[in-house]
Amino acid sequence: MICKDRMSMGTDIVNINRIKKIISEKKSRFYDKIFTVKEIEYISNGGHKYTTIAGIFAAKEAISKVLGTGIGSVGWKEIEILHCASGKPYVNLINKGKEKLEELGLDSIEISISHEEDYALAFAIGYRSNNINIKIDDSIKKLLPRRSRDSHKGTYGRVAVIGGSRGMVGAPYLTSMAALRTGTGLVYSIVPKSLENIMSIKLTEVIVKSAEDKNKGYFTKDSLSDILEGIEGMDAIAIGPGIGADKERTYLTEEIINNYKGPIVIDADGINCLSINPDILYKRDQPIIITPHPGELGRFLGISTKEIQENRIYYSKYTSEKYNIIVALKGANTVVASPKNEIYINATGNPGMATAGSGDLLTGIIASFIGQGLIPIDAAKLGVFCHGLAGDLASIYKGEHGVIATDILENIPYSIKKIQE
Ligand SMILES: NC(=O)C1=CN([C@@H]2O[C@H](COP(=O)(O)OP(=O)(O)OC[C@H]3O[C@@H](n4cnc5c(N)ncnc54)[C@H](OP(=O)(O)O)[C@@H]3O)[C@@H](O)[C@H]2O)[C@@H](O)CC1
Ligand SMILES: Nc1ncnc2c1ncn2[C@@H]1O[C@H](COP(=O)(O)OP(=O)(O)O)[C@@H](O)[C@H]1O
Ligand SMILES: [Mg+2]
Repeated sequence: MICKDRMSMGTDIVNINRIKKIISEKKSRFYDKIFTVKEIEYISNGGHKYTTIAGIFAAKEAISKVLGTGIGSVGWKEIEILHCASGKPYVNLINKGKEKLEELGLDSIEISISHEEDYALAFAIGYRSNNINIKIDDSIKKLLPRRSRDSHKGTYGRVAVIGGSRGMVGAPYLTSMAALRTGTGLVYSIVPKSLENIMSIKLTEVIVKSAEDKNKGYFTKDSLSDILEGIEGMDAIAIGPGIGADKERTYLTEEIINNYKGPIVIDADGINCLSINPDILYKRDQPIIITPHPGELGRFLGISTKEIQENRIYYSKYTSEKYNIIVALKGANTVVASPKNEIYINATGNPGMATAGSGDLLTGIIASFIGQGLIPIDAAKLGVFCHGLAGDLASIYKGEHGVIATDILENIPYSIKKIQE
């Protein structure tokens, strides 16, 4: 079985007198067997020092341990120790050495060599970097908000996430954290009052606000005034993750849509609530982005999930045009549609993202980009790309079976860095 670990180590210690003895008895056979032409050249330029020879010898042994083979199935000359101009040693693997490294899923090996009196010692670490082979189009790269030197947290937007109910605090937690990890300066999580304490414990950097819930554990119509107060002055809000859906939450969702004068990202139960009376969208002139999975879009349009899945582009466009909103229809190859007839089909992401909470992250990412000043269609395009790439990076380490939403969350910064490169 191949152990696809993140890193692998090896070390070796060599008695310099042993090397001295071998060289005095059979130098050329020893050189021929162990060292490559370039290594011999280096040893020779250095005056055939025993310490150098023993160090290179130890490094090869240490690397063979990183590869998990020992010297044998990977030969001495398939592990080459070269030196930078500064004298720092580095590894060049050849043929079977290279194959073994790839088989282990490692990208590179670092070595360090030392010696003192009778002994030379080498230490090697093979590691897997966060690298992913993806060509990122300039049209995506250029969307990424810049951060200026002379800036502060207020520069990068205020985003409020309205979500949660008893048993579903994870959803707004993930959405809020995703907004923060995407670069928003100030994120507020507005939850039903009876969940305030648990959210405050879970969230360190996010500001927690609560709305009266009469101890029910979910938003009720009594929550409205606190929520409206809480979203005042926000650059963008997200509503829906984990709120549950009933008459009262439908009333709340509608009132928020009617009253809040900025861009709103609506997800999950927010979409379910909206589906009761979607015509309220016609009264609104501020941007709305909905991020349904196929089940949610099916509910919204009153058709089956299967019908949606068979006509993903059609229904994304249809919904976008009919209600004058931006639609990000999730699933493999998320479709983003705008009322201006723009269509974007996302290429990042993988089946490892089919795990609870991964969609909640996307809501936070898109809201964050809007809060940082992107126009909503750009925020949606960049958001789905960045979210999928975070999922791809997470699956490098965790594999598609083991990825959970927290892994994707932790990879949002690396995804953004990758887009920036
Ligand atoms: N930790 C927490 O607090 C979490 C809380 N969460 C919160 O839970 C609430 C309920 O949301 P939910 O999405 O789990 O349930 P729901 O709307 O009934 O959808 C399931 C239906 O949709 C379908 N379907 C979905 N994707 C599909 C696809 N790609 N392709 C095709 N079909 C697809 C699927 O169809 P199936 O294949 O099962 O027939 C099924 O019928 C919500 O508020 C959310 O925020 C979650 O975010 C998780 C973490
Ligand atoms: N097979 C897949 N390939 C790519 N992305 C996927 C796949 N399955 C799910 N995803 C992504 O994972 C997320 C799931 O969202 P959602 O169903 O709302 O989950 P949750 O409500 O549990 O957060 C979406 O962004 C979707 O595009
Ligand atoms: Mg969801």
